[in-house]
Amino acid sequence: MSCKVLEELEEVIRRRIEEGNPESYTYRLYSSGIPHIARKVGEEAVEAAVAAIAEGRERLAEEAADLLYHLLVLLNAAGLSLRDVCNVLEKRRK
Ligand SMILES: N=c1c2ncn([C@@H]3O[C@H](COP(=O)(O)OP(=O)(O)OP(=O)(O)O)[C@@H](O)[C@H]3O)c2ncn1[C@@H]1O[C@H](COP(=O)(O)O)[C@@H](O)[C@H]1O
Repeated sequence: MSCKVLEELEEVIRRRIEEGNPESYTYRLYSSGIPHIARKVGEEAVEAAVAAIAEGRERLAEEAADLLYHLLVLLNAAGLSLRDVCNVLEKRRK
């Protein structure tokens, strides 16, 4: 499985965190710590679920993009990468 834009986004996130620029939303989110980032991931997941039920496919795609972005920041903060997640998915593949 590969998704080039996700890999590129992961790299941008990694760079923003390394640069430590407080104007970057990514850096500010990262700096807020895992509990806060995890709460944002939960909120974005709920927003995606609501969109799926009541707001249509376009909104769902947008909310899913928000969720994936926040999940990538959470993975980075936890010392994990998209590669680690892909490894799990590959092992599960039947
Ligand atoms: N993909 C995203 C992305 N998706 C969502 N968001 C931000 O996530 C936030 C979510 O909005 P909310 O209303 O839930 O939260 P908020 O009130 O703005 O923020 P909180 O104080 O609640 O955290 C918005 O500010 C969005 O701009 C993103 N911010 C950045 N990116 C990517 O990350 C890259 C680096 O961004 P910067 O760190 O801003 O340079 C960008 O080039 C983009 O590609």
